[in-house]
Amino acid sequence: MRSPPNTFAAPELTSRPWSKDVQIALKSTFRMSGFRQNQLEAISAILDGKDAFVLMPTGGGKSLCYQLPAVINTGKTHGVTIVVCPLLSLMQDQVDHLRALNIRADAFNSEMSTVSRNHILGFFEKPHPEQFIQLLYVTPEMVNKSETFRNGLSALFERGKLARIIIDEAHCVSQWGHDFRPDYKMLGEVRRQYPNVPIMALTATATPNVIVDIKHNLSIDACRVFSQSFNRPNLYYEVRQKEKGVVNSIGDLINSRYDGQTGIVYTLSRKSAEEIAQKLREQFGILAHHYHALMESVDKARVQRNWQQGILKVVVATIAFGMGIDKADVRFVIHYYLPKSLEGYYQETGRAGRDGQQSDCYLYFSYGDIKSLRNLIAEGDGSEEQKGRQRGMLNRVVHFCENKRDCRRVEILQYFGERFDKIDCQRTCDNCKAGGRFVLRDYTKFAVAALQLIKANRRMTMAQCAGVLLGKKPSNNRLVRQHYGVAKELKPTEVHMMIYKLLAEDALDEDNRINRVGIAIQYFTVGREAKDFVLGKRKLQLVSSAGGETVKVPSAMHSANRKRNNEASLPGQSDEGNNAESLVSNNFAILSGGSGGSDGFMPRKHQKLERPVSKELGGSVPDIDVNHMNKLGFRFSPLVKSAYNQYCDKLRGQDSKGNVISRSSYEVIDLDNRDVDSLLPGKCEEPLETSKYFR
Ligand SMILES: Nc1ncnc2c1ncn2[C@@H]1O[C@H](COP(=O)(O)OP(=O)(O)OP(=O)(O)O)[C@@H](O)[C@H]1O
Repeated sequence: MRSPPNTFAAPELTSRPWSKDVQIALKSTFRMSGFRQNQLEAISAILDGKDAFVLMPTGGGKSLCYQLPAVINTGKTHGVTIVVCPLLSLMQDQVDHLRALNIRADAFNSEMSTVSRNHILGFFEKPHPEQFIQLLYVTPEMVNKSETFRNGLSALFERGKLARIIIDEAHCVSQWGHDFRPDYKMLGEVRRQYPNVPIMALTATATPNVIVDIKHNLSIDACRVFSQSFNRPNLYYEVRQKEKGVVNSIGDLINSRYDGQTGIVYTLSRKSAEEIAQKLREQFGILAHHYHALMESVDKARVQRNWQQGILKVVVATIAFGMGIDKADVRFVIHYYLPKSLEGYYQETGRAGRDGQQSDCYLYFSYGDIKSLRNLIAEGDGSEEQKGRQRGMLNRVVHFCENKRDCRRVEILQYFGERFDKIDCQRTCDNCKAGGRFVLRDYTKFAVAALQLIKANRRMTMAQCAGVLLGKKPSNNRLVRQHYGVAKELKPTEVHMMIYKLLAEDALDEDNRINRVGIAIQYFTVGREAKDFVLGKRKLQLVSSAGGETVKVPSAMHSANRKRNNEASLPGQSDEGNNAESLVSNNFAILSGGSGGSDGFMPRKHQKLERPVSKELGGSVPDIDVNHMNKLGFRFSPLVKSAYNQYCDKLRGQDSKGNVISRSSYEVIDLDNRDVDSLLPGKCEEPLETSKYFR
């Protein structure tokens, strides 16, 4: 797990030979008044000749970490800073921006004329090349394949004028990342060719496993890592069910909430990008245009420019649209199609709200989309191992969408190895806002089997562990036999979810190792909290897959209907009714249409407010952590009991000793008072309102 940010700058950061120059450059060259978290640390490390790995969320300020050192002459290494960058458009933007600050920056790529390229290589020959060029942006292809460029770099290196090498968008180095580029992997050669030249890798999206892989591939295993919270507090996350007519819903959403504001709609295919944009334009009057990889470069540049300038408001795009977008006021990002990984989702939603203002991210989820994406993986490039990994990434997105209980922020950040307390979400995701409505299932038995199995084998991958528990791969191994097939009643996605939950609970640890063929493999080992589960002191309860059905929220109409049906009602109660699986909660009562009674749930006919007076019942209330209930429940149940007794006394108008309680001395709010319905407008006549979260 990522450690909390260090908020104190160590004294040595301000007393190094370059510290004064750094301070001056920040203010006079970059015109900024202070550093953001980790910027000064990363700058100092690279000026000190160390390798550095910078993990910062989108818009966090990664560029300054290498642009500022490039203008400092008092660091341990001198000369030209080479920046490897995957996109030509991004390169040009950066060069223009730096030149506007009077920094000597240039690009070197295949789109340039030979004359221009030779002109730059000519600077490499000068005794002080940094007087002509401080930062040079290049594509990975140039570094790997251009003989002329490599010769130029070698000449710089020989003369001690290759100051440092920067690998921007470093997740492209890892084949486990969501945007692997083979040319990036070849950059591993750089360390061998230019030993002792410091390397800085930067990215906004990398899981712990991907970080290990990147470090290994770039041979910077001992680098200093600067990471910070990936949380984007100004973004609101919501998953909606994708139903027929979804484009109309999107059009309505944009017009009603984001009229005249800027946004992005992400989709999967070129065709759907064109169709959706056309519909938004023609039927909803939205200034929308499509963007995809098959468009001519000039058209792509025009769409991006018009959107950047606010002439276009909405771009409907494939993932080709994104890297390097620096528009501050993107107010919404809509995923019309399921993203292929949580990294992709994080990066795409991360384009919203770079100005720090409240912005919203909607993901439209349908099970049909999973199938098409699985087919795409099956038919796509890559080894079986890579495809397995891609399927795993997709499964993680599916868990995320199916999960109607856990805080979205907790889920996303956990994926990036960061712990986050859901209390701090402050209802800025649909699940926290809705307050929990889901099907809860006890997985403790399976969790214990998983922990014992992993302990017996010392470490296992997800596929190995799930394979044994699900009884997929027959084995005579005695370490496996006992647990073989114990979870065969579960779906593979449930087993995966359970293992990730154990990881989040510290019952498992992650151990990323480079295997014999140089690939980072994610293993699980037993963690410090495992024994509490094995000894029965803790339970593992998870939301089991709810099947994606539309969940309805209580509304005025629901109440009105209940009155008509003469049923007891509660806030938070579903009208979908007699489905035994459909447990609905108002955070205090648990109701069920199931067989009733024995597990603390009531049959639907007898639904009424239940009090969590026992540890067992309290533990079954969603959002009350069962482990906290076990630890602290005994303190609360007498309180709840006494409050409830007082409530009953007041309802009856007399206390337990038979003394009359005067009505004027208290206010009783009768939670089951159906008369309130008569105050509601339009009662009984209109159809039930569906949830605004799963329309
Ligand atoms: N210390 C700072 N003070 C003020 N503004 C800053 C500071 N550092 C960076 N910025 C500004 O923050 C914005 C985002 O910075 P930058 O483009 O470097 O982010 P990034 O991390 O590279 O994002 P992305 O991952 O999207 O490329 C820029 O407008 C930049 O000028």
